[in-house]
Amino acid sequence: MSSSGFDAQQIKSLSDAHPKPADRQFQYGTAGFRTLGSILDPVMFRVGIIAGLRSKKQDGRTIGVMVTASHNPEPDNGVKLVDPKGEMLEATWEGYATTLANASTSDEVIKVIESITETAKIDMSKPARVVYARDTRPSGPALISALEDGFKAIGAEPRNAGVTTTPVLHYLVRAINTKGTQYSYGEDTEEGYFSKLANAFKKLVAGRPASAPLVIDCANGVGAPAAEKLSKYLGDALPIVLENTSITTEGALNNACGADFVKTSQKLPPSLVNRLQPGDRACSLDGDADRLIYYYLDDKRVFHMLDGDKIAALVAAFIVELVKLAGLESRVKVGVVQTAYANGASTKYLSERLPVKCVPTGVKHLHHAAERYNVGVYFEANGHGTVIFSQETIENFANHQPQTPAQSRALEHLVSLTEVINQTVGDALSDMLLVEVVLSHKSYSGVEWDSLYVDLPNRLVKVVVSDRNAFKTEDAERRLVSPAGLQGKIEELMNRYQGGRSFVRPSGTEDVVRVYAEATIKAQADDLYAPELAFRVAGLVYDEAGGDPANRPKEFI
Ligand SMILES: CC(=O)N[C@H]1[C@@H](OP(=O)(O)O)O[C@H](CO)[C@@H](O)[C@@H]1O
Ligand SMILES: [Mg+2]
Repeated sequence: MSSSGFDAQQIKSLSDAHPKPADRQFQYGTAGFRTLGSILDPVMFRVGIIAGLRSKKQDGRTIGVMVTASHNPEPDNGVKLVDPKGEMLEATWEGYATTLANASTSDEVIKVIESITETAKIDMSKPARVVYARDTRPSGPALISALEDGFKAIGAEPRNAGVTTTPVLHYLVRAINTKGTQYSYGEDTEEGYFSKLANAFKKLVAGRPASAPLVIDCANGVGAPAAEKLSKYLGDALPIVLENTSITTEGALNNACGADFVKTSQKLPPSLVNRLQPGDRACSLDGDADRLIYYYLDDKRVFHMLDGDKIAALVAAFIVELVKLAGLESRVKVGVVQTAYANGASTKYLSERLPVKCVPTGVKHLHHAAERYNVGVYFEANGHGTVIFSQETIENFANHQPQTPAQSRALEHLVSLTEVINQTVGDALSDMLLVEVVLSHKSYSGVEWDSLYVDLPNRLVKVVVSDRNAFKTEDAERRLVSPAGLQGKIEELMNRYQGGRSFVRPSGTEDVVRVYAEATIKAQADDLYAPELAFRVAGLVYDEAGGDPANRPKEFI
């Protein structure tokens, strides 16, 4: 043992087995570390150490580690840490993780650990506990063993949750840390998770007519086995049909399927084209099952997407209604959190009914803003989101004395909603059950749900630039402050389009700048204005950032 309370020799010899190539730099970004799976080995080892240190700092409470690259292509992989309440890692620790990941040698690794221990005032005599899982990516097993070496190096007690979804891992973290307390979140097993969700769902739809089967596109990822298990717990309460379940077929993961494909291409996965009939309800999960997008075909077989914004609108209105029915509207206020990517029509619809806040991209921003409401509904347009109930609200539900049978029923429903919803993080399967509950209660098909408001046509474009860090934003990323002068030019373009709105920000997960644009539909239902605006702004960004004219994408205007 060194004077700092850890076994430097042990760390050093394990670290030597996971060397970092000198020319690589890693960064803990919006979604943790994420890059090609083949280069992540040293990062995994070091993340194992960080997880142990974080747990020690938290008096031995269990920290989660999820190995996944979500909706990204199959060769990618990634890793992110989950804090004790099942939430994203605290921001200062993202910095520690980045510093340790970039330590050049094993001696440097020791030095960085010493420095973190000192700066964060970590009592190294405390125990460390971690729970970890991975998605179905082929690079997963080797990366997990590097991670386990990290746990061993720092002396953390590991619990392997195997192959499961990101939201299950978040659930497990909170369940483990609240076990045996008054805040118990449920049994700390995957079975505990499925039975909690399924039981609450069954209570919520009891006595209602059985729904037609729901088609689920599992993105050929970990959502497939998870949905299969969930289906067993649900029984007849929700008939489901699973599609894109080939988790062992090379290259199939997220390939022309899944929530991100549907949201960005605004069309059906090709594998569902002959599968889906007009009126069928269908949804897509992403590669780690924390995003959800619904859709349906109308009578003319035209595709209609019901994205995260539509889910937020559906769910928020339903909760407000239940709160009123339960006689709790003076004590329980519902609010919504969105990002700049929310469709303008959704923001208008929601703001006319509820408080709505816009925050920067990334779940942690949404989650924290949602915590300020009694009931906070947050969704990114891409289908990642959830609903969180404050402790005070949960107590209000528990102590409220209903005056009528109708109030009592509404209250029971609210309590069951707190159980069907995974409050730790966006969860495709839990959100899917939530949507199904609302559709059942409202007797809505996709058509009625879709008609809450009409989406403004919109387009998202990626622009490759030499330095995305040159792009800085303000006002929840809705305005560029740098490069100087660019915002004014974007606004000039925007003003040429009726209802035009466009903004530009650097991605936190890819080496690109993203351009979003939307514009009103004109008289002849011409929806070409939004792409036109997006490609004009993309062209502007490309040129201003010094892009090579020879390689300028031809769709840029
Ligand atoms: C436009 C968009 O969908 N951006 C996504 C994407 O972030 P970027 O920072 O835009 O790369 O990945 C994040 C993590 O999954 C997710 O939170 C976010 O919504
Ligand atoms: Mg995901």
